[in-house]
Amino acid sequence: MGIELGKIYHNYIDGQWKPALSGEQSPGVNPANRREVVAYLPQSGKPDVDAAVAAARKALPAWRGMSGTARGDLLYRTAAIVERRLDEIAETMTREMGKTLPEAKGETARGAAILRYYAGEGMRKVGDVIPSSDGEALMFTTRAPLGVVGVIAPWNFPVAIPIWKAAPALVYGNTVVLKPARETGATALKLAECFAEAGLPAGVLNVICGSGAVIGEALAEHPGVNGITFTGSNAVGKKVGMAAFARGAKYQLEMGGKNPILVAEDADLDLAVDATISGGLKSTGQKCTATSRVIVVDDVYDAFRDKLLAKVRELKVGDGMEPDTWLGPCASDRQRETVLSYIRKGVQEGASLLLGGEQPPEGTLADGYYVQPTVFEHVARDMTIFREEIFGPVLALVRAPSFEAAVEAANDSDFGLSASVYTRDIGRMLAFVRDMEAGMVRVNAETAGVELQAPFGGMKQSSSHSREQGQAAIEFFTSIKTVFVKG
Ligand SMILES: NC(=O)C1=CN([C@@H]2O[C@H](COP(=O)(O)OP(=O)(O)OC[C@H]3O[C@@H](n4cnc5c(N)ncnc54)[C@H](O)[C@@H]3O)[C@@H](O)[C@H]2O)C=CC1
Ligand SMILES: O=C(O)CCC(=O)C(=O)O
Repeated sequence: MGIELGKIYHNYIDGQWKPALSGEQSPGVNPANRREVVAYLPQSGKPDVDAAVAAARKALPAWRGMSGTARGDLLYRTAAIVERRLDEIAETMTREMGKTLPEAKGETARGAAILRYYAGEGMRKVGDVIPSSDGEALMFTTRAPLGVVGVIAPWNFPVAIPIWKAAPALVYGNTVVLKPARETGATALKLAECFAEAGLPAGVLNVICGSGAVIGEALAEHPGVNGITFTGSNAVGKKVGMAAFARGAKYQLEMGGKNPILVAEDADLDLAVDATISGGLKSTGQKCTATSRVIVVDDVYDAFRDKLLAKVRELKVGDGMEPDTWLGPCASDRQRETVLSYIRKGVQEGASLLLGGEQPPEGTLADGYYVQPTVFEHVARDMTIFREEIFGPVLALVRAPSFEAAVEAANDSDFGLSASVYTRDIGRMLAFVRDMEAGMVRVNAETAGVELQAPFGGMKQSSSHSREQGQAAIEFFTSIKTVFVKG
């Protein structure tokens, strides 16, 4: 059937579909083919943020007053609607930001699973009874929602990230203003349609589209917003955190990664190669958990590199809607330019470019924002491509004299989100788990691909040291209240 291209979308505020108050809108183009306008999205301003926050504040008392079970029921209903509309939502995602259709479908199914997980949270315990020193008193903890939560989401997981932030916020009794990335506004507004159809009361979830620098900043600074949860770049995350901190609001930041995979001398090289390719190049490398530094112990370096290059050469770059495409375009022209500039820096700073490094040659790919899968070797630790997040299909190979040296190199980073090791040796596994400075350490598994029921977040500059997903989410979206009662 296919989605309606070039449709005009409106913000979702107070249960109604409204154009930006200024009347402005902006086109969103398909990164696989810049000639295709996927959607026209409202170009909202500060007055739209004010309206969305006012609606969320108005809806708060009634929503907070409902039982967790009743709030959970609405999430269950939303999950069923997301599943029913899975093909359409996934196609919108692929056309808006380029990931392949199977990946987009998998992510949409994951969105429904996250909704169900948090629906169940509505029935779980929220506190403890703690013995009081006063024998006649009852002391216990309960949890209060923060109030209005602002969600600032990126474009790389247009369904999963908005849902893993909004669903726990909602089930614990908060109301939400979601600002999706400009690139993926239509996908987010389709999610809003699912919540609306499920019967979510007006104002409980509001979705507004527009420029991050205008409405993202306005949301972070808004006195009516009690908590802000953000995923995106480090530079913006820090701004958002500082704006929230300055006015005493709670904040949570998930930012970049520079995730290593370590290949020990006893690793199964075929599995390690597959994990490097899947972790580093799926979604065109645009995951904060993407493998970007490939640190291989000397003894197996040459064999690993040759196997890797042989397989990367086979990857088919193309439009994510085509069934034989393995690797889609970068999500935007700007993102493609950033990736190409990192590749140029790699060459200038003396790394050896083994594969890729350019836009694919003309033909049907000329109208999209493509970059060939790229592999560098001889990457030194002071090079930009070793240190900075690229967020593209680029792998940096590093040779390490020993396993211990590999761990040491892996830890030489400002980031600490995810890290993986391939080894069959239990001692090396345990040393890696103990010594690796990352919020997620994975043994004989790729760096990407998180599970929704487990805590997710990084060490060092990768996050604000809080965790999302699983039951960890309750820590951000609620405050503990200690209650002392004496008759
Ligand atoms: N950790 C992750 O999953 C992600 C990391 N990134 C990193 O960021 C780089 C740049 O990508 P961008 O899309 O430019 O990321 P970004 O950090 O600018 O965008 C993330 C979100 O923040 C919003 N935003 C932008 N400026 C803002 C501001 N001043 N105040 C409040 N909100 C604002 C955006 O509209 C979007 O919703 C990528 O190359 C990648 O390295 C980007 C997306 C996701
Ligand atoms: O690896 C994943 O599944 C999640 C990655 C992620 O959260 C991100 O890129 O922002």
